[in-house]
Amino acid sequence: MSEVLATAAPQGTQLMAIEVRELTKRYGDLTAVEGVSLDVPAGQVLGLLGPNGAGKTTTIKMMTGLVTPTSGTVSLGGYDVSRRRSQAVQQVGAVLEGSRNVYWSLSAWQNLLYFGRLKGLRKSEIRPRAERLLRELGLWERRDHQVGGFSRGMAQKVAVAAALITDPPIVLLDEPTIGLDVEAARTVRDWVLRLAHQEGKTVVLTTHQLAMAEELADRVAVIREGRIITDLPTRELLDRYVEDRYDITIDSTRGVDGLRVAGVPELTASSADGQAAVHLPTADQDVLYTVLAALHADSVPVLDVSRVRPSLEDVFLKLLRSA
Ligand SMILES: Nc1ncnc2c1ncn2[C@@H]1O[C@H](COP(=O)(O)OP(=O)(O)OP(=O)(O)O)[C@@H](O)[C@H]1O
Repeated sequence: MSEVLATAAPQGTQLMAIEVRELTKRYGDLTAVEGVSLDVPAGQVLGLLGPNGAGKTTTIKMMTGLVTPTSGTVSLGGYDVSRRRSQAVQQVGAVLEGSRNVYWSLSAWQNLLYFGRLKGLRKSEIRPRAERLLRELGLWERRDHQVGGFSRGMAQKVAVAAALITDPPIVLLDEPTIGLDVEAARTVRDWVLRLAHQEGKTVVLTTHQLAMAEELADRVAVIREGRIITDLPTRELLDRYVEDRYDITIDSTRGVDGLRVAGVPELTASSADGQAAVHLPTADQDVLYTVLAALHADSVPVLDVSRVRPSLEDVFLKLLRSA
């Protein structure tokens, strides 16, 4: 049985932009999502992470009303998705993975006009926003070309722009940078940060790019076999897995092979680019000072001393292995 480390539960009466309650989806015998509950306050970026087939896309699709839950509820901006669907859907812009988010027979410009009109915007409201989005994504010159002739990455950029055309308070992004080149992926990442931190939007993001999740997400929920196994603020999650040891970076021109310090067991070292890291197997301060003193006595320049911090990817893999 997997342990739910903790739940980033709502505090007091804080208004939740997204409220997901005991959401379950079954396809015949297969349970894709089971008992998922998530409260996401306005302005938070939630990273929904999990291995292939864990239930991320199904959860996002239930949030947008595209998939009907077997049981459970979703509320967006206070509107229940099944009972007040049109108001709920107005609250959200979504980029969905693996499906056609845009019309291939329309141009990029026509797509943005279409999706803007669909959500009730006037053309005069859509035009300046569409121009800004297409310029930022480097698609302005191709705005009148059919999306069907675009590369996968370009079509994905149009999908991202279409999701944002109405300036929705909630943005759901299912693998938004898939197929994007480095620059476009950076643009999308910068947008997510701006949307949440400057414009107060609420973002749910799924991705297999854990470095991106670590950079963007205020909070991480890990889903495995349809269930949430961890739900914590990103910093807290990483802090829980801080390893109790140090790395000492030294100038390696002196060579680090066969490094021995009396009374310190299992010292290992690795070197690259003229630098070497000496790995202490412990966070014991006495051991740290002993090694530093030995290096000093040997006139080895010490460049850095750091407590070892795992990446979100390290933590994610540990969580999945222990779940
Ligand atoms: N329409 C469907 N009919 C039957 N099974 C489905 C359907 N949609 C999803 N599933 C199943 O539900 C489970 C969860 O799928 P989902 O697409 O939500 O996973 P995911 O976490 O998004 O995976 P990935 O990272 O590979 O995109 C999988 O076993 C999948 O095969």
